[in-house]
Amino acid sequence: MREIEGRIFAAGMPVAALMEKVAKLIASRIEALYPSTNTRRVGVLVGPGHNGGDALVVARELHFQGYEVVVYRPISKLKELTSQHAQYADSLGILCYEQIEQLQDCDLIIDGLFGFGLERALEGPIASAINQLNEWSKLVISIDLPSGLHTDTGEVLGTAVRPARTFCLGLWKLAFLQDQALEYVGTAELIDFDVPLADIWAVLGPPKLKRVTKTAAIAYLPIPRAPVTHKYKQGHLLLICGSHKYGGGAILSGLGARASGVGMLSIAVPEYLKPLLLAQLPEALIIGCPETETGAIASLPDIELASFSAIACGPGVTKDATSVVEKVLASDRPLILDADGLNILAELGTIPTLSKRQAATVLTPHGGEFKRLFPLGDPTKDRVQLVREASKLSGATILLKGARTAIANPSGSVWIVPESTPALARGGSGDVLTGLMGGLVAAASSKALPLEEVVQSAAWWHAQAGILASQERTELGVDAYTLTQYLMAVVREGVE
Ligand SMILES: NC(=O)C1=CN([C@@H]2O[C@H](COP(=O)(O)OP(=O)(O)OC[C@H]3O[C@@H](n4cnc5c(N)ncnc54)[C@H](O)[C@@H]3O)[C@@H](O)[C@H]2O)[C@@H](O)CC1
Ligand SMILES: Nc1ncnc2c1ncn2[C@@H]1O[C@H](COP(=O)(O)OP(=O)(O)O)[C@@H](O)[C@H]1O
Ligand SMILES: [K+]
Repeated sequence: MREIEGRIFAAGMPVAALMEKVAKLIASRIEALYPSTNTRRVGVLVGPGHNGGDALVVARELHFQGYEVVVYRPISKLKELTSQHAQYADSLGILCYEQIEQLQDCDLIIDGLFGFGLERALEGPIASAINQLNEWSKLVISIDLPSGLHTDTGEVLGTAVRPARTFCLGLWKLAFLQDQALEYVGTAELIDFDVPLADIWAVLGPPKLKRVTKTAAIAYLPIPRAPVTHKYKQGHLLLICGSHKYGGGAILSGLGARASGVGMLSIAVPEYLKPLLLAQLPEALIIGCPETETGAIASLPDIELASFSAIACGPGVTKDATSVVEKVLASDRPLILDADGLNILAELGTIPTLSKRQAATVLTPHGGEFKRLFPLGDPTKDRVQLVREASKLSGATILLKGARTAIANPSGSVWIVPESTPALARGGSGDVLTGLMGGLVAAASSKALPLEEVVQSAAWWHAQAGILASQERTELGVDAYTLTQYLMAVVREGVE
C-alpha cells in the first residue's frame, strides 16, 4: 500500500488532497450509519501519523455537521500534515485531551491511532488507554485497521482496539483475510478511493492473492451443460469414505457430491455401510469393500482407478485405511484428500509421497491436520504465508480450512474465501465440502475447467450455503445434513 500510495503521490496527487478525499468518504459513511440525531458526542482517537490525520479530517467534518466532537491525542509529536489538521481543529474549538477518560461519555469513538504504519508493539499509556477503551464496550469504529493489528499478518502487536466496524482504505489489507484478526476487525467495509489499477499492477504484478468472488466462483461451475452430452461426459467421481466408527461422513460426502451435479458417482465404503448408502443415495454406485478388524476399508476390490475422472478420499476412513490411501496416491487421477486421508499421508511423509504423484492433488486440512502435514509453523498465525509455502513445497493445492479458508496453488497464487459463517464450525461440514469438491473436480473434466478455479468455486459454494442456511435457521441450525440441503439454492440464486 505504501508503495502504491507513493506512486500516486509521485504522479502528482497531493498527499493532503488524498487524505481529504479519503476522510470525506469516511465521514459521509459515518453520517449515514450514525446520524447526529442519535449520536451526539463523538470521540476521536488521533495518532501521530496519517491515520491520525485522516481521523482529524473526519473530526472536523463531523464538527461542521453538528456532532459534538472531542479528540484524544496521546502523542504530541505529529507528522506535519497531521499537525496542521490538529492546529485547525484546535482553532475550531474542538477540545483535545491527553487522557482517554475524557471520552467516556461519548456515543461513538473513532479510532485513528495507527494504521498500516504501526511498527512495533504498543505499550505504556497508549496500550493502557486501548485496554480501557475495550473495557467500556462502546461503539467504536476504526479507520483503515483496528489500531494495534499488524497490517499483513493481523497479529496483535501488544494490544489492539476492538471496533464494531472497520473502514479499510483503498485496498483490502491482508489482515482482514487472516483468521487471527477477525475477532478484532468487526464488520469490515472497504472505502474505495479510486486507486488506479495501473499502480496496483505496477507494484503487485498480476494478482497473486485473490478474494473469491461470486462471479469467479460461478464462472467455474460446470454449467451451462452442453445440450448434447451423456453421464460419462459429466465426470465420474470415486468417493472413498466411512468406517464402522464413522458411518455418517460417507453419507454427508455423498450428498455433497450429489449437489455438484457430477455425471456418475461411485462410493466405496466398508461392506456394512452399503445398504445405508444405497438408501440415502439411490443414484450412486455403492461399492462395498472388505473391512479391517477395526472396521476400516481394507482394500478396494476390483476397481479400475483409471476409469474415474477424479477421486476424493478421506471422510471417516480412520487411520487404519493406510493401504487404500497408498493406492489412490499411486493412481494417476486427480485426487482430493481429506480428514484421516491427510493423517495417513502425514505418516507416509507428505513431501516425498506427493513428489511421486503423476496427477494433481488437493489437500483440505484444518489447522490440526495442516500442522501434521507441514510442520512449518503455527497455522493460527500468518495462515496465508504458511499455506503458500506448503503448496510450493508439496506441489499440491492446499485448502486450509478456517473462518477465512485459504487456498494456495503450486503456481503461487492464493485464493481466500472472504465470507463464511461460524455456523459451519460443526462436525461433518468438512465432509460435505470434500464430496462437493470431488464432484466438481470430476465434472470439470467435461469443460476442461482448471483445477485451481474449481477448488475455489467449491469452497465459495460451501461457505455460501452455510451463510444462507444460517440466515434462515440461525447459526445453531446448520448441521451438516441441513447444509447439503442448502447447496442448490446458492447456485440457483447465483445464476439467476
Ligand atoms: N493509501 C492509503 O491507504 C491512504 C492512507 N492514509 C492513511 O495513512 C495511514 C498510514 O499512515 P502512516 O504511514 O503515517 O502510519 P500510521 O498513521 O499508521 O502511524 C505511523 C506513525 O506511528 C508511529 N508509530 C509506529 N508504531 C508505533 C508504536 N508502537 N508506538 C508509538 N508510535 C508508533 C510512527 O513513528 C509514525 O509516526 C493509513 O493507515 C491511512 O489511515 C490516508 O491518509 C490516505 C490514503
Ligand atoms: N469459524 C468458522 N467460520 C467459517 N467457517 C468455518 C469456521 N469453522 C469451521 N468452518 C468451516 O467448516 C468446515 C469444517 O471442516 P472440518 O474441520 O473438516 O470438519 P469435519 O471434519 O467435522 O467435517 C470447513 O469448511 C471450515 O472452513
Ligand atoms: K486505526
